[in-house]
Amino acid sequence: MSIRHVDGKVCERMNRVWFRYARNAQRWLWLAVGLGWLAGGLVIAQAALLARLVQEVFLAGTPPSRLLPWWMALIGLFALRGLLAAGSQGAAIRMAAEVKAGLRGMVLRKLVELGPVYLRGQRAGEWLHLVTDGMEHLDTYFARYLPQVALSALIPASVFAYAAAADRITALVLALTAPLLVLLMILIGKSAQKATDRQWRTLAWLSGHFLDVVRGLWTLKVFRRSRAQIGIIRQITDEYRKTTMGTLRIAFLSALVMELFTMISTALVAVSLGLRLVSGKMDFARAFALLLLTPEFYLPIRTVGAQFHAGRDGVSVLERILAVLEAKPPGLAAAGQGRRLPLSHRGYRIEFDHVTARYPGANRDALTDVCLTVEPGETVAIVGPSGAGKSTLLDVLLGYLRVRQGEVRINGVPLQELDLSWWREQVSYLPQHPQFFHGTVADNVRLAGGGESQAESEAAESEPADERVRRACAVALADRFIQDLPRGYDTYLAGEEVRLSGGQRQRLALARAVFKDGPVVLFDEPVADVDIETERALEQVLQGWLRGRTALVVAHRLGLAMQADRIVVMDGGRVAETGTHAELMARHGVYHRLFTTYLGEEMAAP
Ligand SMILES: Nc1ncnc2c1ncn2[C@@H]1O[C@H](COP(=O)(O)OP(=O)(O)OP(=O)(O)O)[C@@H](O)[C@H]1O
Repeated sequence: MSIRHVDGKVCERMNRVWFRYARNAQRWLWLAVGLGWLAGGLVIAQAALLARLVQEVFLAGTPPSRLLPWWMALIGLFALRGLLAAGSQGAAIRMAAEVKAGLRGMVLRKLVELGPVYLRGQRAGEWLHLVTDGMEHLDTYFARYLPQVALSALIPASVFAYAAAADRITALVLALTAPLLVLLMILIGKSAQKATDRQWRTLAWLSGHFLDVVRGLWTLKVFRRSRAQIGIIRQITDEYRKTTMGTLRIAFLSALVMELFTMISTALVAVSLGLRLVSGKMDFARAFALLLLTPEFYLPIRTVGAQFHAGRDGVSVLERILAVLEAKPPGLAAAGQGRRLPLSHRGYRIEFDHVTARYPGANRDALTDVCLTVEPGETVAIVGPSGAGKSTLLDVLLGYLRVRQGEVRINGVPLQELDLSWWREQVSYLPQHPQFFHGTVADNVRLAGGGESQAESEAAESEPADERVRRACAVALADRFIQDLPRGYDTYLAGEEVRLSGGQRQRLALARAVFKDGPVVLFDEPVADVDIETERALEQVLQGWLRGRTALVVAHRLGLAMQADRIVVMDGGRVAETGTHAELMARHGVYHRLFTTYLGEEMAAP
């Protein structure tokens, strides 16, 4: 069966996606169609039997009691038809459930594959809507519309075959009117599609905007822009109301037109049969059976028309899902294949060899011709003005962003040849905006796994997990404030139980990276949000912890940079200067300027 003819491109692409992945669901689809067809086929037997019984009772004058077995057969047919229809619906609902579960899994897996660089450019509210409510719109599409597309061809074909055998003129009327009905449906369907797409886009925009407003309410209040947002939300809601009313208008209009058309076609058949019945050219039972079957011929086509409108939301959701599934990841594929290097306590030699990289959709490179080598066990600080490309360097090194030119090598092996999952396991990573997940403080620290690097692995094995969590938190100076939380390490982070400050979140994220205990360390601004006193104390402990690991530490606060083995200064996506603190100060270049500003801030600090 092809569903391509009705939905064009979306279904063509959908065929490729779900027919390939949702094989289980396909079985349920065929069952739903098979049972639905059988139920439809029974209509013919039912009509023929009913017509014969009416003829016997009213025209031949046979007492109804003598026809008892035939009445029983008629009741049996009704019951069987009901059972088959219920079975068909059950199978269709099961198929929709399987498809939704399958697609949800596929979308979530794909989002993981697309990685943080892709997701950063998207609106979180739209994602939320897509994988929750949005997916529910697929029910009507898969459970009702899709099986009905098949039935709208199979049942009319069966009725037509009966009509062709019983009466050619009726068959001719059916053959001429059915394509006109389908044409009418397609014409109305096209304008319905446009209206529903507009409706879906507005709804997705509305939820995305609403989530942004809720998240940013604090900022909006401070800038006295919260009232303006109410106006914008009212405007979008009004737009949504208008598009919804437009879609409903089309749906009502289509129902009316189709009802009218079917009535006229049935009347045509009735007139032709009646004339021949009066002139004695046709027997009553045949004419009556044909008259009973004519509405059944149009019914599945009309139903598919109605389901088409109800399923439009689903098609619009499918378009969004397909856009995600077909998106190209901006980073390298972490397929679990590729080379693994011998484990090393001190980390690995990291080389950026004339690397140029650009974010998807950006019109200029974030990194240009970057050459940089970090030796095993070396700590390199990356400094530079905002937007210089410091975080991009880490994105590239983690394989989240593919390079356009040049190569990144680890111990001489190009990054794209490594098993990326293995490589990421070696890295203790602290992102600029860390996220925490539903669970306790201890769960969130333990999330990093840890114990997979060789460093201290023996000690870790003999140590209880909770002790390791505490130790990591102590290194990140998070232990004290965690103890002060309502339930210490067992405090739940999600929900209302606790709200962490920016500096506390950062130290907790740092504890998670420390817990991981990787031989390679990538820290993006580890001391950005803490007070001067904590910053100094953190610099002290981190200096000790970083020793003997291969580390790239992005730092705006230059205290940490001063203690690094080497400082790399980025500016405009390029490496502007490299050297130790003393060497760079002597140069009077970008670093000198940054340091003078930093010193001024430090002096001004209370
Ligand atoms: N996901 C993205 N999509 C498009 N452009 C991006 C994306 N992330 C960063 N950029 C751009 O790439 C350039 C480098 O950004 P990057 O985040 O690496 O700077 P940075 O030096 O880390 O800045 P900061 O110190 O403010 O964090 C900037 O011009 C930024 O606008």
